[in-house]
Amino acid sequence: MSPSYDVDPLDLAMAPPADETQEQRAARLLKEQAAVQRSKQIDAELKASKVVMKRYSKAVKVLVLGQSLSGKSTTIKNFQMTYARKAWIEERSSWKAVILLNLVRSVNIVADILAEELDDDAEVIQEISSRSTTPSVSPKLTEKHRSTILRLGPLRQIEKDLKLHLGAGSTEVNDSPIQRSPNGSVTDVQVDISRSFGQEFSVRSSSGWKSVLDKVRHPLPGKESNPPSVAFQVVTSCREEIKWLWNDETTQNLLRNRRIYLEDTPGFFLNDVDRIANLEYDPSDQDIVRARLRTTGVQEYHFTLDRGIVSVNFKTPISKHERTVNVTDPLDWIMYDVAGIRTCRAAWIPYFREITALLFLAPISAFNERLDEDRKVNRLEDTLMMWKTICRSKLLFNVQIILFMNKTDLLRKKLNDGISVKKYIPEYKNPNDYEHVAQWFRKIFFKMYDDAGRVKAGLPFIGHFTSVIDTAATAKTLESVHVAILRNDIQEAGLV
Ligand SMILES: Nc1nc2c(ncn2[C@@H]2O[C@H](COP(=O)(O)OP(=O)(O)OP(=O)(O)O)[C@@H](O)[C@H]2O)c(=O)[nH]1
Ligand SMILES: [Mg+2]
Repeated sequence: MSPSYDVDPLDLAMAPPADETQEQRAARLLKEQAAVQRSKQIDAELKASKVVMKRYSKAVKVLVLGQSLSGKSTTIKNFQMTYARKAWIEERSSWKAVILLNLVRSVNIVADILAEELDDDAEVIQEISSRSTTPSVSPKLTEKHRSTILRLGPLRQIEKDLKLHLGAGSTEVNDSPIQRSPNGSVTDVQVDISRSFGQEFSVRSSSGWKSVLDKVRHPLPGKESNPPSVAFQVVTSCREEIKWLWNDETTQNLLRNRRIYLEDTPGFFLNDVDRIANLEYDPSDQDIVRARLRTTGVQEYHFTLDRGIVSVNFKTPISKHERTVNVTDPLDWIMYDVAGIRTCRAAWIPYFREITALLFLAPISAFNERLDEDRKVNRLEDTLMMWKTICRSKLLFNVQIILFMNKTDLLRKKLNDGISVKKYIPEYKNPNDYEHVAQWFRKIFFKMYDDAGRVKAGLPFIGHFTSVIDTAATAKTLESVHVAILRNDIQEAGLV
């Protein structure tokens, strides 16, 4: 029989079987309905993804704020390490110069303290001999200390050269080794949670780690010596002296007596001398997040993400239940890293209008510390006042704010060392352990956020406890931040 051209072969193929029963028909119709529904859903997802992609022809912009030393640059380093691994690896070895400077600075601090002590001893001996009694050898420091300090003398020039080479960010506002003490005696300014936000601003020129690392990677032509490589040679040749001085019991006792806790200061590498002063040395991820380079001005970091698709959970009108949508991640992220010291905060404001999200770093371990730039101000109080202002800012009302309650490792350490929170925050009445203290801080931050009307306005509070030198844990936190930023932005734009 010849084929009939009046019948579409596709219709024939799709037609139900001629002997279909009532039950089979009902089941088939149900199946077809579900398929149509699913197909509509896929179309909607595709449409949303397309609009999202179009919208994200612009980059996602994240402003990272917080006081100096709060961990802003360290958070951005973690972001780059996790999402833009290629660029991170390319830059890695350039961090060596910063790490060397951090190390040399610590050695010089120790040497200065010992030299001062030796001078004091010499004065005592001189006084004793002028009284014509038999001069005695210093009870604490020996000839070995003196000769070791002498041999470490060239490191002073190395510190100067590296600072000159690396620029303004290589020095702290107040370059004092006395950062904190376990009993809080040098840091006893109390927190007044009710005080208002001081407004003292000025703008500085910008220089972030990228520009500093560029300088290291591409030194100016015509320069005979390259400070980082000279520094590396000198540090390597002094390795045994540095180790001896740092591990010496008398040195340790002296530092403890003076309540100098170098181990807790940013950029501490004295326990890693063997590894660093070694020809094979290549900075590890951990070393880089621990390295300290102060940000001056505002620095933009452009990251081209290594991957493109992110799964985001939404509650959407299409499906009543929460479901996952794969959206094409914007490949370009811009993160703004700012100088946290008070005099530089005016420079933040122009960025408030441009951003997708704001990441606020609150170092909650700093409850017993003072600002370097203003020794009268408690660091936690400064952070809280800044947080309050940011939550209330009208300019930021459409911006998602994410809080990192950072330096939890140092908070734990201080509480374990017996430092009392109540001494600095009289309102605090709970037990002096990590869980209670951390939750109490969270409540304070939440209250300020809520009082600003943000929760009522449908902007949920997002707060994470972090220690951003822990790269594995921070990668997980950043993953959820990353998704939260995308979700909020897509929802706000009404795209799903
Ligand atoms: N122990 C510990 N150290 C941290 C943590 N976060 C940051 N740091 C260290 O603190 C120092 C300062 O961190 P940065 O990220 O440079 O601080 P910042 O907020 O960028 O400071 P400015 O550039 O001065 O505004 C660095 O040496 C970091 O390694 C943390 O959670 N725990
Ligand atoms: Mg910084």
